Amino acid sequence: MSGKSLLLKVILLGDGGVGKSSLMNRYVTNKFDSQAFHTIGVEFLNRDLEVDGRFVTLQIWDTAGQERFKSLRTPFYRGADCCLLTFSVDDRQSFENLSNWQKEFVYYADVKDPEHFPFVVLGNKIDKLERQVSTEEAQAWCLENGNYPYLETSAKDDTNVAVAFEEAVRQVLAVEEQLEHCMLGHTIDLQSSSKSGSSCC
Ligand SMILES: Nc1nc2c(ncn2[C@@H]2O[C@H](COP(=O)(O)OP(=O)(O)OP(=O)(O)O)[C@@H](O)[C@H]2O)c(=O)[nH]1
Ligand SMILES: [Mg+2]
Repeated sequence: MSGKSLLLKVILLGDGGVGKSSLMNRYVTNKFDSQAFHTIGVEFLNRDLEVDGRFVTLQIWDTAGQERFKSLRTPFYRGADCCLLTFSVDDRQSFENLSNWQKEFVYYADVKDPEHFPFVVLGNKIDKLERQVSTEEAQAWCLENGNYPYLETSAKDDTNVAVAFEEAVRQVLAVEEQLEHCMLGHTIDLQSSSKSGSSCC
């Protein structure tokens, strides 16, 4: 367990109206507005939390999903540690657009290794009775596109909202641990190669 607090940037992407701002506001302020306005550009809020003994400051970046705001949101993708791909279970088009959001993120965030980048998929508005996307279908998409974690949320009812952000943190920490492991491996390699007398520089 490390005592240092880690600053993590997570970014919410998805079509206009799927509930990105509502999820962020529910998580940070525990409020829900049934008549929220569309976001213009980006906004962010911080929340401190502890996950598996690690203290983290989560910086949540909420972006405008509407196409006309594309140029306002994309400059903020760089440096994100995790991307929450969000759709609404009562809006099929928002689900079908997930791959476009994923591609847009990879391009503008300049992700070097997309296969190992921590994406988490959120199906929001599960309080609604009429669904257009089933849980199984969403899970299948996640499995096929990178084995991403899938969570069903309701910002309105506060279902799984904290769990979703905690999962984002877990995904980042898992990647970080893998990297630390690799670096440790490199140290061992260098030592063993110097012992064997090889000269590289
Ligand atoms: N029933 C229900 N409505 C929700 C939920 N989350 C958001 N909404 C409503 O859906 C509408 C759009 O929510 P927003 O949070 O503004 O959506 P957004 O993804 O931020 O939209 P953009 O800012 O345009 O990208 C609002 O009227 C919210 O009240 C939910 O979990 N359940
Ligand atoms: Mg919004």
